[in-house]
Amino acid sequence: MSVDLHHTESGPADAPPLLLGGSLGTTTRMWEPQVEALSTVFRVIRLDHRGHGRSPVPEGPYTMADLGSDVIALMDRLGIERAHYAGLSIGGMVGQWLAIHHPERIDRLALLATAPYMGPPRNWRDRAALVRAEGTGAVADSVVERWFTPDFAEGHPREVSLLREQIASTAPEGYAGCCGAIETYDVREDLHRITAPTLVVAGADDPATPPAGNAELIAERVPGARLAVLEDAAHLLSWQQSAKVNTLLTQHFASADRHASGMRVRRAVLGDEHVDRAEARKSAFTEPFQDLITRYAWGEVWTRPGLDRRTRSCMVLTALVAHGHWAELAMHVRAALRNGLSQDEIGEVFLQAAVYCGVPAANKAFGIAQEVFTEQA
Ligand SMILES: O=C(O)CC1=CCC(=O)O1
Repeated sequence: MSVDLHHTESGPADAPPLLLGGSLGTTTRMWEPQVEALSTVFRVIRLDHRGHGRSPVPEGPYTMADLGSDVIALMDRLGIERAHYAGLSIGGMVGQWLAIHHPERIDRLALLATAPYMGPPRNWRDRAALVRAEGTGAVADSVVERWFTPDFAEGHPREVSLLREQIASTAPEGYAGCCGAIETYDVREDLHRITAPTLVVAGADDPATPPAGNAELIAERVPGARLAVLEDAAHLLSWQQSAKVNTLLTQHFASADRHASGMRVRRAVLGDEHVDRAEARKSAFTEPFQDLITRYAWGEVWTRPGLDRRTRSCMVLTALVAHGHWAELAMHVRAALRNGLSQDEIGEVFLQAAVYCGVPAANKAFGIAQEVFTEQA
């Protein structure tokens, strides 16, 4: 019997849905380093597994089929036919179960710091018994120690304590129930059935799910899977290497439909009015070029979370001045304002450009920007 999972949503409601399922002993807050970056392109739905956070805590032990069926029920409740799914650790085990048993519901899959089997089963029986007897606080220190490399933990006490607190606040029966799901979980012989395009990400220093025998095995057996092993990362690689993980996830999921992802970012940066006009002006002759720009400039590069949009705007303005691309400058001054640059900051960009691109070019840029500011006043 499935339960109604607690979930949170962010990002545009009409963007492709992306479900995020976290690690044992965490809540939706586990994905804080990802939410802002992913929400610019996706409808991000973070969920608490059963027994965790604000989801119901039925009596355990659970199975991975229970946890996976809860996700399907959540999708049904939200009216979502197909979604992307990213899961870390037990969240990744749920992802494997979903992709094996409900391939029609999973678009693209990302499996982070996870395993197809996490034996020996006795470890999970013992951990469940300890938690039922003494509470989740009894395992919090030893678990969180495996989540970060010692250097990172030393430099990030706030993050360590926030995540330790999530483990210690998890209902003992919920935590133990999920230990039961891991105890009986083994999909090593089913991985070849996964058809969703799959990204596998592992931490090189992860003592809980080391790449060998886990991520490497998944990548070997899931047809066409791509493997990324991140240096300086233990189990919670989504915190320790958040920038790299955000880029990997965005690129993996956005490639499902570069045109749609690109169009979303293009509209956010250039404005609906401009894009509608450009779309209306398209002819059979110019359509392939418009399509290329949308997929390549907007879908491939502007979607990347590695630089914020303000920074990208500064670079674009400078490049346009450098090359004298005057026909594009007014549009990108408007885009820079939309991306949060002030008029004064745009002036600073052109002063800087004057040094490296030439005073006459900067003079021309100031004139064009002034016209935009006057038109918008
Ligand atoms: O708790 C651990 O040791 C690591 C872990 C295993 C499954 C999961 O979600 O986290």
